[in-house]
Amino acid sequence: MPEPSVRFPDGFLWGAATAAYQIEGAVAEDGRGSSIWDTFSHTPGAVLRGDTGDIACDHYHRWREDLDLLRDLGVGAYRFSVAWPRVIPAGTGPVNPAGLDFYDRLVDGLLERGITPMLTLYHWDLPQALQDTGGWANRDTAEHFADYASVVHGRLGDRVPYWLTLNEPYCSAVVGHLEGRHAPGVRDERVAVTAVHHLLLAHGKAVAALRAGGATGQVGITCNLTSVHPASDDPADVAAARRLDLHENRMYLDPLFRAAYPEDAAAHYAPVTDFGFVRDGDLQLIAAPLDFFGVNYYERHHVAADPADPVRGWRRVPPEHPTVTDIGIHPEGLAEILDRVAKEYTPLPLVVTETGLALHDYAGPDGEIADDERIAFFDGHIRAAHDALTRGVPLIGFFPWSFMDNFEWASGYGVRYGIYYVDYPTQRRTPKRSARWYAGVIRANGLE
Ligand SMILES: OC[C@H]1NNC[C@@H](O)[C@@H]1O
Ligand SMILES: [Ca+2]
Repeated sequence: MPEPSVRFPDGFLWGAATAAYQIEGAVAEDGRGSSIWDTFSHTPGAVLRGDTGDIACDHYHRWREDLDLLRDLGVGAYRFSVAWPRVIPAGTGPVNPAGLDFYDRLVDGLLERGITPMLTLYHWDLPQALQDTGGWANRDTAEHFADYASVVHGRLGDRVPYWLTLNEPYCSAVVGHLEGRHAPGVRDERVAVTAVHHLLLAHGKAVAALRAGGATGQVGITCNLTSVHPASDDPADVAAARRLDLHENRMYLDPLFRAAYPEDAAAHYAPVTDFGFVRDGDLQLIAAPLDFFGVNYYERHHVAADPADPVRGWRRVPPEHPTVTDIGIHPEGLAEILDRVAKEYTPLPLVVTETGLALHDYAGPDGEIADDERIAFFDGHIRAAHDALTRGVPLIGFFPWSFMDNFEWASGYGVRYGIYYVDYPTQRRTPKRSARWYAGVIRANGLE
């Protein structure tokens, strides 16, 4: 019995997503300043095989061809990010007009092709000059981000209808400042929790700046959210799962939508921090009203108490069938998260701004890249998104990660997420089987 077909509402936003540092290259061109990812990727041992974003997909030069591929795909929207160090090379101070010109041409190119721009202001490439003055550990960076947001909005606000302030503050703060696997490669829990607050503050200040700038577009933020399940009903496992849920999800959802850190945050992060970095008015600013909320979904966790640290720790039980990035595939987790956000946090329209599967894609003898696993992944996640929609979740868009293979942070070019294959030596783009399949989904506005 074939799966029932699923239809999405008219006007549902089928998109594709990328980020500046992962695709642009041209890291020293036309006045671009250095970012923390330039520094980090050039740090020996930081990235697999020493890969860097110096060239990446050379999108900075190939953007017209890439926009044509988006048009061929038939997407209604394209989610990209603006590189702060292109626009304000030192993070604060002089604006680099050539940097703004690139995004101006990109936006016009999208509009000419009937594609709606969704712009992420910060997708991890903090100007290195700001890192030199403390980066996200320094509260001033939040102010500089708001100023940068105003500059970008000043140039593009008349043509960009969707604005995301931050991509995944959890990753910037925790992966970058506690785990140290991402730029700036810090391993300090107190700095990491401080960075959480300053990133959220930057979001709040940027929302205020966009509103003050007369933003007519929709303003939002994207968080990577996980579904967290205790590995058993053992109270220690249940408590560990609740702590991981705090750490990965509620530390962002509660400030953004309830203007308060979760009630268990102070105890959990004590004695590392007493949240002394929070000032009067901060949380009201952070909880500034938004127009939509972006959800990135990749992981469902099964969590057990960590015998080494049963009070504060947790152990993620490995998945039975790990993917190349050692996670499980749980489409139902997407529906669970969308339901939770809609039921417990906000009535705002939601967008799946990222979900995707890393593979070691290759072309077969016939030259086709048969990424059937990725097609199955998206089929499942689109069905899960539809399930949430039919339960009343106001889902308005779905953006697979990613439009094309690109620099996957600490994994470099070692894994591929694209629906277009990038042959890096030649920079040739080739549609994978998933690209043709996705074009059909867009045409049908759903699944057969
Ligand atoms: O790991 C896959 C993706 N996750 N979200 C942020 C993106 O920049 C990553 O490439
Ligand atoms: Ca395959």
